[in-house]
Amino acid sequence: MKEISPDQLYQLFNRSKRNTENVIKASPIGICITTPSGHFEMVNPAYCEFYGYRPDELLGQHFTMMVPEANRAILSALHDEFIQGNENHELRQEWDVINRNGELRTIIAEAARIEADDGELRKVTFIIDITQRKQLEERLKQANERLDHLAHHDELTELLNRRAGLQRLDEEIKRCKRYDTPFSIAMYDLDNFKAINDTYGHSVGDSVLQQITTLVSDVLRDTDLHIRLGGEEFLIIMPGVNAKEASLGMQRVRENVAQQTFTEHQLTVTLSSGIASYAEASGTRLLDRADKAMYQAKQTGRNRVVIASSPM
Ligand SMILES: Nc1nc2c(ncn2[C@@H]2O[C@H](COP(=O)(O)OP(=O)(O)OP(=O)(O)O)[C@@H](O)[C@H]2O)c(=O)[nH]1
Repeated sequence: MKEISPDQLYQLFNRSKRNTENVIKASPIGICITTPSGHFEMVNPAYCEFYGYRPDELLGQHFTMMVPEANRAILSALHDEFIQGNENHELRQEWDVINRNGELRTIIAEAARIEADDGELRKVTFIIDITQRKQLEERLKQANERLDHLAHHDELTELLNRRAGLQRLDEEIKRCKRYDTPFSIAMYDLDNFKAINDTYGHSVGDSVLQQITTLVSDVLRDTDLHIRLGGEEFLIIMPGVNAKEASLGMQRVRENVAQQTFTEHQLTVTLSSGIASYAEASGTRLLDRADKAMYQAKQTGRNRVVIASSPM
């Protein structure tokens, strides 16, 4: 084997060092080296560019200068742990950091432990900016939540829509059957609502619907579910409530609505309601009975609550 002279060895060492430095300099990934105490010893251009600092503004500073206050202690402790520990490689993790302009950014950081020329250990940290990806993910999440909300709620009143409401009805019936607890539903329909639309226009009618449903939701118990079946017809699911209690609850709702005035036109509106109880075989049959009772309420003069007769 050919012998290598000390001179050649020195040249080889220097070349290798230069190459490494050039690779670090050209890297699109932000790289920094920190001392055991957590102070910057080396920062590459990508690192400086990401944070918006010049190298001389970072070198000698503690790395937590770009960490939000709340995370400083934990990151400092993790740095110490890593420097003193046995692991040579730190797992990838997501962190929030702050750039020079005070903007919050998200990075993925990964680190390695190396031994420096002075024989002491250093931490090399590699950072990848994932701020845009995080923002996109957040927007996508919000859009999905909005879509999910729209799929289950009525746009005008924000109540559960018919499809979601009927699904909940079947679920609640099953639950009450399983635990053998009372169960009631109330259907209600606004009286002579067409006259409001005809006299004041559809948008005033819309406002009346919004204001009335908000009022009704406020009067109901937290455990009740309020659903817009369609038009000016609504359903209230009352788990754990018998017919008498449901009737008392609906009388309270009816009185509250009748006593209030709605919109700037100070309109008064009444409602008619039908109540049905007992866990029937299906939500449809229960709805049918409540509907008939509500029809009876309309037929016998409106502005009243009628309890459906017990099933045979
Ligand atoms: N503004 C508005 N009106 C609606 C909406 N949905 C249904 N309506 C109206 O509600 C009215 C319902 O009329 P009808 O079914 O004749 O009932 P009513 O006038 O309330 O009479 P009774 O129910 O018999 O007391 C119609 O004028 C519908 O156009 C809505 O989302 N917004």
